[in-house]
Amino acid sequence: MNTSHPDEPDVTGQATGETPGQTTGEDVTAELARLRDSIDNIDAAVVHMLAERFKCTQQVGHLKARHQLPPADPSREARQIARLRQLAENAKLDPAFAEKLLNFIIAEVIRHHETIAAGEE
Ligand SMILES: C=C(O[C@@H]1C=C(C(=O)O)C=C[C@H]1O)C(=O)O
Repeated sequence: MNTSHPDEPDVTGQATGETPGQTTGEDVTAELARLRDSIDNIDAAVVHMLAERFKCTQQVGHLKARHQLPPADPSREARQIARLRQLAENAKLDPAFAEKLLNFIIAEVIRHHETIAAGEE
């Protein structure tokens, strides 16, 4: 009897007569399509979350410009990186990757803040 989860490929081969680990071409195509659907949904969520984050940071940029505060705040960044690294570890995500990603996003935010401070936006 195939006791695997219905969403998982048949790894026993008992139902199909294949060797363990094998799936039919149709199974692979369906499984790939299912996983890619999930990836597409996650990518859409990431884009929407980033858009919301940038809406907030744009407001911070205008607030800073109005009050002559510097675009970057390295001590805040250090706290965020420490926090994100911990979150990544808990989630079994590479903390170095999480740090690189946050630094990449923050660099773009600082660029926006510099533009706002220069009165160009
Ligand atoms: C958004 C800010 O400005 C900059 C951008 C940050 C970010 O994108 O998280 C954090 C610190 C600042 O260097 C802030 O000061 O909160």
